[in-house]
Amino acid sequence: MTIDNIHGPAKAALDSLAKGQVAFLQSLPKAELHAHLNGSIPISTLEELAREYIASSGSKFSSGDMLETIENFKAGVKLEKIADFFSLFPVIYTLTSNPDALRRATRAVLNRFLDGDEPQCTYLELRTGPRKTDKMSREEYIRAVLDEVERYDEDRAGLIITLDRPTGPDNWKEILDIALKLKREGRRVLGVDLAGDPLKADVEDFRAFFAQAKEASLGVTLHIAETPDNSSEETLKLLSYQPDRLGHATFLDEKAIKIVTEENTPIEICLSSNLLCKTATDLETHHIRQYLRCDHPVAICTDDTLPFRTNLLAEYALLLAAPPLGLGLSEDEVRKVAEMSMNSRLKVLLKQ
Ligand SMILES: CNc1ncnc2c1ncn2[C@@H]1O[C@H](COP(=O)(O)O)[C@@H](O)[C@H]1O
Repeated sequence: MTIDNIHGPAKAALDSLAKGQVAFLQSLPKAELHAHLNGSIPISTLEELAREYIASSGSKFSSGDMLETIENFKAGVKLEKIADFFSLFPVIYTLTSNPDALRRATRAVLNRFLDGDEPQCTYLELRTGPRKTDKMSREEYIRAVLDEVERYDEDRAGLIITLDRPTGPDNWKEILDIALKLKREGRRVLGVDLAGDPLKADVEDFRAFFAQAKEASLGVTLHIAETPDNSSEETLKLLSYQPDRLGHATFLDEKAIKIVTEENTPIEICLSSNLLCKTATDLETHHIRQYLRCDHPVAICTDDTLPFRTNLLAEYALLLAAPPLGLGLSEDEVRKVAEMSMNSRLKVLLKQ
């Protein structure tokens, strides 16, 4: 088992590569633009937090339940459908519900992506949806995360703040107000994101919030058309908010593809996530192919390294490995994809 506990399609692709190919992938400057903080906590950090949590009193989960969940993460969670994915978070959230634990988790995530002999990426836009707990307000949550992000130079890391679909307009307003306030203070808030269970909420309710974000020069990236049950009408409405980037964009119809192509909107692609949540059947038919064919900007990302047991290097291995383990791109093609990710950083897009 490697330090990242990687497993599954991305590990198989990585293992199939020659040493020189791995070194090539490692050497590419690349940006990770779609990583959810609480979905990216290294398993060793989660175990440490769980041990401390169990030792403390007043546990919401029994120690048995908590350890079982962590063992599940280690062994690999089985997802029948994307809806199963969202039920994984309550245990993680219990472990990151006070400022100290949240800071440690954030530090571990940043470290795993950006530090060490073999950093996963050159640049990281980390995203998170702030939660109010009995130990911290939403603002304290974001400040704690930002303190960690800002330990890195601005050429290395920035923060995107997520509006979580199920939580409702009052919460979205509170979160956006905090994002705007922190941006005014000069903190490293780069943009806002729409995420969470893709079948929850009426996206019309977000219109004013994303307009306000754009007015304040915050970037906007939207999880869009993540499942076949997201309607074309919803997708077109989200596109009318003129997002700077799109997450997943798995089930765009022709009309939506035309808009995205004309606007040249970069797409954050999370290959393992799509395969494991079964929103993509295989790499042969994965929607990345249609974007690669027309040179449309894409950024290869991990989404949630913890449940999907992947890392960014292994996601790039899925590009380079020969079919059926990978897409079978050439090194030049992979280099171009990595460049696209660097050009899709919000700070680059917002300057255009
Ligand atoms: C499968 N792909 C996905 N689709 C939609 N939302 C996702 C997601 N992966 C993660 N999240 C969102 O990010 C939260 C965890 O990180 P933070 O608590 O914000 O740091 C999840 O609860 C979910 O709302």
